[in-house]
Amino acid sequence: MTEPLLKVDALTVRYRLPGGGTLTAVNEVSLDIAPGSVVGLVGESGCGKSTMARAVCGLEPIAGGRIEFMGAEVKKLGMGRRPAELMGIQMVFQNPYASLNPRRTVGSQIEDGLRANPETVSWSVADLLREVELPADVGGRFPHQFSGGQRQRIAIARAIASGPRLLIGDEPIASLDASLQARVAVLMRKLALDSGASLLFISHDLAVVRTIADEVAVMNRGVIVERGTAERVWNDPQEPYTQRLLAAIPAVDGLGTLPGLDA
Ligand SMILES: Nc1ncnc2c1ncn2[C@@H]1O[C@H](COP(=O)(O)OP(=O)(O)OP(=O)(O)O)[C@@H](O)[C@H]1O
Repeated sequence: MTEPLLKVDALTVRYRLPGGGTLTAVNEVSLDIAPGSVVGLVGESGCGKSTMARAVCGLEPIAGGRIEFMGAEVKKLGMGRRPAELMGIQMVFQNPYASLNPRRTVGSQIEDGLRANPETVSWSVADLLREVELPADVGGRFPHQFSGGQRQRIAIARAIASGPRLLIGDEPIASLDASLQARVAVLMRKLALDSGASLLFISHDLAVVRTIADEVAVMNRGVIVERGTAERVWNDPQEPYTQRLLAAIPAVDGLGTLPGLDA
């Protein structure tokens, strides 16, 4: 059996509350991600998905359990204060401005990613822009000159440029127009897998997650309540919480009926 790329074992993360006391945001959660796979993490707002992602990047203190990435333990502040990027993890956030510097051209930011890539790659900024379905010659523009959907695709290009082994999307489609959400999610899967990375795709939207994930983990109140192949969780949910999430989803069109990515 292949060793997992990421191994989260009984992870617990707690926050100190301002008025005293603590909140257990992630409670003994275990989750493995295999190399070259896409795992969806779904659950309602506040269930602990982002906390889990931040802990994987070494950005949260770990109250219990263990995280291993590529065989090495991840501790708070990253391994010896190495940022997640150096460990080979890249995150794409809900708000692309969290990943992009509004004062620098998008080309120069993608170039930073290419320079940080530990492998010698033959891709150029133009290649990456093309990969995210943008014109190859827009590298000289600034983030504000793009639509929200285009900015998010630039953030994905920037993340992929640095050659991560694990790409984490923390609600990366939540701020996009509904008609674009599935297309951007599909693109993210394709780029991650084509570049040899695994993808942890975090979303509250089980319908979209199901279209791109091999496996789905369902989280509720800090605990993973159900895990299985995307098809199994979608067609035959075992947990009442998952059944409620599914019942709340309106009928979904096939991906083929969705419009293109020009917005
Ligand atoms: N820095 C913090 N201090 C105290 N509590 C926090 C902190 N960050 C998150 N929380 C709380 O921890 C719980 C889990 O939050 P988290 O952001 O991980 O959930 P989530 O599932 O990602 O939700 P969302 O999609 O809304 O971000 C929530 O109750 C949240 O209010």
